[in-house]
Amino acid sequence: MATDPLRVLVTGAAGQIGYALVPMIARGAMLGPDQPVILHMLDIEPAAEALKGVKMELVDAAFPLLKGVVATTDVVEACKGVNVAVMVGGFPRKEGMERKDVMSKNVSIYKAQASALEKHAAADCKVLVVANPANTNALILKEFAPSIPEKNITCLTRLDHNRALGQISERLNVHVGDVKNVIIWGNHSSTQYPDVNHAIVNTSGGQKPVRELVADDKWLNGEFITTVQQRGAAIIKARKLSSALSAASSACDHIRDWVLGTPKGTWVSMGVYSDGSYGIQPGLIYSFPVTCEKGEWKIEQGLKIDDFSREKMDKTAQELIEEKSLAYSCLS
Ligand SMILES: NC(=O)c1ccc[n+]([C@@H]2O[C@H](COP(=O)([O-])OP(=O)(O)OC[C@H]3O[C@@H](n4cnc5c(N)ncnc54)[C@H](O)[C@@H]3O)[C@@H](O)[C@H]2O)c1
Ligand SMILES: O=C(O)C[C@H](O)C(=O)O
Repeated sequence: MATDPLRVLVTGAAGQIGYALVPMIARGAMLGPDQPVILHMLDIEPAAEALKGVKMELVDAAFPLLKGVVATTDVVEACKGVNVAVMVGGFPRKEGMERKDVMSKNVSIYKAQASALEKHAAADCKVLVVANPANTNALILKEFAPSIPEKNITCLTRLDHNRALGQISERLNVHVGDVKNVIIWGNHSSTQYPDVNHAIVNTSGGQKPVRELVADDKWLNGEFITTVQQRGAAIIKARKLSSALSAASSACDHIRDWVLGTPKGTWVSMGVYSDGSYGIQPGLIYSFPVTCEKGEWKIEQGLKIDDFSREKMDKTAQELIEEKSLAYSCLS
């Protein structure tokens, strides 16, 4: 039986993440190889010609799963009936800028787009916010779209999760697919806490803890953490542009696992609305370890938290509390 297409919105689709992301979605990397899609691409008027060009390329690529393309600068048309919304549109951080500098530019965009999504998207639309400050933009979107269930609004920390897997795999010279269960706690910013205390590696002798295999706590508690925290800035320094292909690929990972489920015994990191788990103040969008099943995420419970982790988890929560109040001051 033919599967009905799902409608996927990408905002900021003429930008660099958008350009990397839309072909991935059209190839099935986000919703699976058997799921047809209709792409809704939104950008702003100055990018309308570029957006038209992206649509032309999508047509030229003749993707078998792509059943239609809506390319528009009209937010209402863009949001109509969408099942998945990937919010990439916004003002990116440039070299030397702190993420807080882009706050005021982006929170007002997210307030406006929240209303359009609430009114016009499918009732069960799953929302992923990528644009920075990702956690706080997602929180603003949640606050200004009160009828969208809070469990449907998330932000991207999967890129940080994947970066942590990548660093461990390079250090141990093992394939990245054999490393799992790192955790990114908190904000998608330089205060995030990449935690390997529960991470494991598949070896020929069975599963082994990352800490045991690395056998260098100084590196794990120092350079590893700062490398992951600063990776976004390092990419900006090298490319003079923020990460795009890895952000696009991680956005696909985030939605795919959310919709199709995480493998048994594996969790991933997602920025989700805090319910107070692990002592994190409710009312923040905070990155937690989650497992997904039947289209729902669930925070992995019961992980032991040592003093070192506690301090770092609280520090990044504190930054989110400050961002939240700064965001509200930008809106007033
Ligand atoms: N969460 C993450 O892991 C992560 C990783 C990388 C980048 N980012 C963030 O993603 C965002 C996009 O990055 P990029 O490199 O693609 O930037 P970009 O500047 O290349 O693209 C952004 C696009 O958004 C468009 N845009 C601006 N305002 C808009 C609006 N109101 N509605 C719709 N579109 C709008 C712009 O015209 C542009 O085409 C940035 O905020 C960046 O900091 C997040
Ligand atoms: O840090 C940034 O602004 C870029 C992006 O969020 C990233 O992590 O690559």
